[in-house]
Amino acid sequence: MRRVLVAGNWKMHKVPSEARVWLAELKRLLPPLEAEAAILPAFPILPVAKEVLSETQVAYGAQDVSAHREGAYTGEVSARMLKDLGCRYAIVGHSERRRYHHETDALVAEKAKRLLEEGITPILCVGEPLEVRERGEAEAYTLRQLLGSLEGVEPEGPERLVIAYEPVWAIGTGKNATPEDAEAMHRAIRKALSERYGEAFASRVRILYGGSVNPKNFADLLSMPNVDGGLVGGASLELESFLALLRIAG
Ligand SMILES: O=C[C@H](O)COP(=O)(O)O
Repeated sequence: MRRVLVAGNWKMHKVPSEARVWLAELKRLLPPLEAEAAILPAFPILPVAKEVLSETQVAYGAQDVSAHREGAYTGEVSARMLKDLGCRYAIVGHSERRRYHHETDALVAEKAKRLLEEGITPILCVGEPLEVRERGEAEAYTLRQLLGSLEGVEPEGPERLVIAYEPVWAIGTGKNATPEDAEAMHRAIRKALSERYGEAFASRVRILYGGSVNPKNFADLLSMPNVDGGLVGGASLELESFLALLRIAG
């Protein structure tokens, strides 16, 4: 019912010339896919992604977007620019943005609205820090973040919204959440989406897991009923491991 999405968040890695070679190899080696693949590079690589991927089934997108439509906002990138570059997705509210750029739930909601106005699907990230999990407050924290980041956000349909649950303590640590813990949180997220948008809508929203996904743990994570794919950092940088994830996703 929900098409699996494997999205590679390259963060601040690669340069356009390296990306061109990598993306051309991906295009050459891409297996037939039921699942959906997406590459989310840094902004300067997006024109290369458009050039190489636009004739393929691989989507691409951005890692952030301005909360403004346009104007004197030095260094920011608008949803309209991302649309012009052919982006299908954009991450909003990644924990690294919330941490290093002090992004609030209200700001994340504004960013999601700008994307939806341009027909780009937000990948909205939520997830708890270790100390919150250790206090047994992970679900309350994550759901508060989710609903705060969805304030006033009204996607046209469930295919226009993707949620990524990324426990902060699992990002870049090699320590992923267990499939059972991921499933418990994804179930809670889907219930909260159901209360916010209705059950039919919520049942079709894809909820990705992110946090040290790799070819060794991905099949077990995907076997959970409410895990609809992965938002992958490190394991998306090497072509072989990204292709392995796509093969596992089917
Ligand atoms: O957006 C991706 C997440 O931050 C996970 O990164 P990671 O797979 O390197 O842990």
